[in-house]
Amino acid sequence: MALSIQLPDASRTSETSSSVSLELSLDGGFAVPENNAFGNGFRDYNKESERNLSVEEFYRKNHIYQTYEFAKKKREEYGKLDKAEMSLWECCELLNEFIDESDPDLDEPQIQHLLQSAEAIRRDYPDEDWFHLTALTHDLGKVLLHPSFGGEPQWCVVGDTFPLGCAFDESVVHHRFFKDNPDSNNPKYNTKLGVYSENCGLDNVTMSWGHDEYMYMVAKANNTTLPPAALFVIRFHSFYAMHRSGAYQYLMNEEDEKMLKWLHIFNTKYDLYTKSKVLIDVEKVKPYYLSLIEKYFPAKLKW
Ligand SMILES: O[C@H]1[C@H](O)[C@@H](O)[C@H](O)[C@@H](O)[C@H]1O
Ligand SMILES: [Fe+2]
Ligand SMILES: [Fe+2]
Repeated sequence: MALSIQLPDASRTSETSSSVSLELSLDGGFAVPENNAFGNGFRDYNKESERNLSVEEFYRKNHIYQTYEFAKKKREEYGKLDKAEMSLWECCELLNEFIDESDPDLDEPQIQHLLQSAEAIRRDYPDEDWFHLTALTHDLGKVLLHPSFGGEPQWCVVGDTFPLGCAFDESVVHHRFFKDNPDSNNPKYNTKLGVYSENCGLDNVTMSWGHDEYMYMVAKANNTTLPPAALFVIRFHSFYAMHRSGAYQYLMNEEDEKMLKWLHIFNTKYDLYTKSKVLIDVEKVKPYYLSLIEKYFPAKLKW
């Protein structure tokens, strides 16, 4: 079925976006498969399988330890960007060794996931080079798992993200584990709005700490010229409760609503469904991505 939506120009902010819009169509191009590489539906967290047992254990820890104070502390610590200096591509290569324990759909090294999603977008939207690079960049924050970053445990690097400082929405995966999170019993943090005001904007919300927020910080602090929509995708692509289930709308402002359109395209088609066993020849596509990196990022970034 053809589903076409009006998209604001990614390079404009809300003030100017309505004057420049382009039509992109969600049908055609990359065909969304029904099953993941293990023959199960995508993001099926309840199906009994060995992989799902470890995914469940991952979320048990994640939901207990991610508190408002913890996330704020991590943001401060990593906001200093004093851990490393390296190019964006060097970071892609570092991710070669990591497998994401939160992911029921993929057990390939992360660099494959980055290139699989970027290459699928490149085929469908050949002219939106910023969008190809967004895909390549979106999960690079998982470098927090690397020993040179202190080898953070998986529960504070990967997995879906959610707002802290206010009540946990039921639509967050494995919601039941939040009952053992200290914030659930703290009256400052366990009401619908908690520490926030209605429609304060996601920019003002403290999300659970992980690769999204970290990579957003790195890209911004290193003065990327990627458009605002790219930064929004990088920052909120794991916030499934919001972009898939429509929860937490009371925290969003108009700007967020506009950016959501790009996030939907990225998530509903590419981030999730391009995960496959068909591997990309890294050396073959490397020159193209190096040219994009050169266009949108400095040669060396502070991490
Ligand atoms: O397991 C996945 C994976 O860690 C992704 O990188 C993240 O963006 C998803 O939201 C998460 O559920
Ligand atoms: Fe991710
Ligand atoms: Fe991803």
